[in-house]
Amino acid sequence: MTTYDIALIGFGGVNRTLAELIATRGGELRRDLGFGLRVVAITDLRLGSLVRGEGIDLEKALRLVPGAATFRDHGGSAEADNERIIRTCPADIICEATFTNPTDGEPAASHVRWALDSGKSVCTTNKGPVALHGAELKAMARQNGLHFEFEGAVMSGTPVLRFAKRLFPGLSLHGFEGILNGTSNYVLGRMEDGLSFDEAVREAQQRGYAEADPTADIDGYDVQLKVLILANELLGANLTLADVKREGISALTPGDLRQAGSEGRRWKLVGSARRNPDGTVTAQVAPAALPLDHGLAGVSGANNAVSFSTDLLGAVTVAGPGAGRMETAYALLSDIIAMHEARSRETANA
Ligand SMILES: NC(=O)C1=CN([C@@H]2O[C@H](COP(=O)(O)OP(=O)(O)OC[C@H]3O[C@@H](n4cnc5c(N)ncnc54)[C@H](O)[C@@H]3O)[C@@H](O)[C@H]2O)C=CC1
Ligand SMILES: N[C@@H](CC=O)C(=O)O
Repeated sequence: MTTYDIALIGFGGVNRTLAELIATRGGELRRDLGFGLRVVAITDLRLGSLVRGEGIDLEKALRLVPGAATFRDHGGSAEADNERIIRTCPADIICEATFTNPTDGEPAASHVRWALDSGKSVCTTNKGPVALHGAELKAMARQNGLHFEFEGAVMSGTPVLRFAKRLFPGLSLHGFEGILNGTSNYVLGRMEDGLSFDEAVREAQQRGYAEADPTADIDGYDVQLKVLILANELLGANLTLADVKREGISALTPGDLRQAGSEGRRWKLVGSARRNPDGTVTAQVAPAALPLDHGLAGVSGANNAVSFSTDLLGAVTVAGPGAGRMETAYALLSDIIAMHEARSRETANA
């Protein structure tokens, strides 16, 4: 049976949860999926790095508390040393889950380049490399006969990208609108319940929904990246960050939410894009007070939903979890499953 050796770049909420899944459910995964997973390298800014060709003891690695210990105490190094480890470790697949940088996608984009340049496929939940360097990185993967998968970059574990790519051939897609950030949706809901803005953000952080800097969620930068990914991947647009107008929810007050409620409306942060008659694509992120019978008004908590406007089916809506450690770790697993399936097809056709 095939075993994929993987390297975890960034050992925070998402990659730790993937490691937990492998440690606790590796046997079941092997039986159900027809392949095994072995973690051979981990790097993290706060923990340093560890490489073990025979497989890392994940239970031991998961016990390390950032700030209190590093991998140096366990035969590794206190430095992340990403380039050397990504290039030289014996992994087949790199799982990139470091901080999303909404401005230039670095250093994660370099992590992906180093992996693809050294013969390793990549799965990532990091929106920066996909939104800001997606075309380059996909071409690099293709040229090198490798995979670059990123289902978790939009709607975490809800497989919106694969769903849409399978559904839309044969249809014309006019555009989409959606709730694409779990944190801001959670915060708006909790403010409606009476929490202060700060309390609601703190809860979202504790639940593992928020970015390292939650202003990325609140001010719409995170949705801007996701709109860019959906527009470029599904509408065939060639948009850059500057093409997606952005406004977040930080100006909304509890009074605004109450006022909307009394008018039968609910504030949501909506990301959207539409194809214009001349073929260009217009995209934006902005708060909107939606009437309660609007399809997106009932999306609650950290859930997300995106409604695609199509010619033959009308509106097609995909809804599900939009954030969370387990939900996003599952997205990485789904990427590895997709790579395995592609590899199995290639072998069968050879
Ligand atoms: N948590 C969620 O619900 C979702 C997260 N994502 C994305 O997945 C990625 C990971 O998310 P989380 O695990 O929740 O974040 P996190 O903040 O819990 O973990 C990130 C980890 O990466 C490490 N790190 C940062 N820069 C690094 C570098 N240059 N080299 C090595 N390690 C580095 C940090 O020390 C931290 O341990 C982020 O890009 C996030 O935007 C995507 C979808 C959902
Ligand atoms: N911080 C993001 C996580 C997923 O991308 C969110 O809240 O949606």
